[in-house]
Amino acid sequence: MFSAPGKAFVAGGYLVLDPKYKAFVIALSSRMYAHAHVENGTGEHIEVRVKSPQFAEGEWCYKIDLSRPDRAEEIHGRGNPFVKSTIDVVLLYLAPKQTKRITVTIFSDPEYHSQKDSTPKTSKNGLKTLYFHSQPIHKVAKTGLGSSAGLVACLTTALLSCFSENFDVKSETTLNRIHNLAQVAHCHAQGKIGSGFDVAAATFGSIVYRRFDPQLVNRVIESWKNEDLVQLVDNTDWKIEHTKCCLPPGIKLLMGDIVGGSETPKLVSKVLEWRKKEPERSLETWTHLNSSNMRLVESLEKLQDLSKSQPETYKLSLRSLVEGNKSGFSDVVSSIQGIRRYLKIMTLESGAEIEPDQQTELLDYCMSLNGVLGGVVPGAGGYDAVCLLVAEEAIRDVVERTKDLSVTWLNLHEQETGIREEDVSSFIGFL
Ligand SMILES: Nc1ncnc2c1ncn2[C@@H]1O[C@H](COP(=O)(O)OP(=O)(O)O)[C@@H](O)[C@H]1O
Ligand SMILES: C[C@@](O)(CCOP(=O)(O)OP(=O)(O)O)CC(=O)O
Repeated sequence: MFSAPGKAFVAGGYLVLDPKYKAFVIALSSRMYAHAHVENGTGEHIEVRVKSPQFAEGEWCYKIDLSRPDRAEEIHGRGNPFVKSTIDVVLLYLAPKQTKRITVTIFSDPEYHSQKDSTPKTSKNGLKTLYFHSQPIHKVAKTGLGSSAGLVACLTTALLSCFSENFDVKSETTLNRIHNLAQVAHCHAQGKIGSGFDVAAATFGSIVYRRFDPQLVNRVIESWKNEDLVQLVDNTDWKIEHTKCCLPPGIKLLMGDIVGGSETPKLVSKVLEWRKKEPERSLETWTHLNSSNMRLVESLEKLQDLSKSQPETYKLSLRSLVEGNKSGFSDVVSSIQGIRRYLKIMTLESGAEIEPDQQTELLDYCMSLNGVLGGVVPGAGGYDAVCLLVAEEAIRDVVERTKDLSVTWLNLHEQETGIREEDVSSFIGFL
């Protein structure tokens, strides 16, 4: 069984669409899981059954002709574009010659979806609780952790593992192969090429990310040939960057779900329109925003170093932070203020509600609390979520002081690892 983490896109939304800029994405403890069971098949077909038992009608069964391995047919006429595209891309890449019967079972941790109309169930060993929804997957509201990227990343991994003797997700080559295939599958399913930050975080974990050239993926989707896909996945420099970066000790991420929701594509098109109409002003804003984003990354790295070189000094700074003295963390605080200042300018000038007034009020209040380094609207912003960086010891107090506001803190934290192998014992009773 393999799993991939959800994401909180802390800094670099919009800018990351352009490979000139980098973004900072934090991987989360809420994960998506894929368990594969493989048997020898008969006849001229591969059968891939994907089950997602937490959702109504959550089963898709594909028959794949060995002579046309990239064109899976769902036998009940049910659709799941992300499942289908992943199967198509992985089989186009592998071009298998032997029949197999594969069953992949998908699970997702509770924080990915709204828990409305759902029932919790706990595994036999009592360690894992999952929510079972009465609606099909496409009708269940999402919280924004990146469910399709998680699904594509762990399904790609599970499928590859069925065709490989010594499959090891700790190998860099394997991880890069998973990433490249998952990016192609995700773009193909979406019908557009995004920046890919969500697939990269699902694969590599908490990272500073620079995107790939969309033409690389476009060309392969258009040609749809095994040799072009193999060349792209195994022998092409994508020029992406995925440098590990995580929060320093004692500092935690709090993700808050907001009642409401925003449509990312609409926000993106407004921002890109503004960029076209006001090239100078928008470039100036993006340049300042980018320096604040990169200052945040650098200051987190510095704190990480300080916590190792001068652990006592660092501990004292953390203690003071909980008591309201933020001076040991002033670079983080001011870079987050900078990020918010330029996101607000983008909001006002582009008309895209990236940090709407309701979120400004909530974030200003949170920033005034002891132990809070700052907070931002993650990703594309809007009415989806907020995220805060908080001293671990102050979390309880922050939750208490925000309990009457329109925000629900999700039960998750940073977990910097990307794809990893899982022990199935926590899933006994679900499988
Ligand atoms: N647990 C799951 N089981 C099966 N399919 C899933 C699951 N989670 C996500 N998906 C697929 O991903 C789609 C949601 O993708 P998308 O709208 O891009 O949301 P997100 O922003 O969370 O990635 C679902 O409609 C479904 O096709
Ligand atoms: C605007 C963006 O840079 C970031 C959007 O980030 P979100 O985390 O808001 O994305 P969704 O979960 O798909 O809504 C677009 C992109 O990078 O593709």
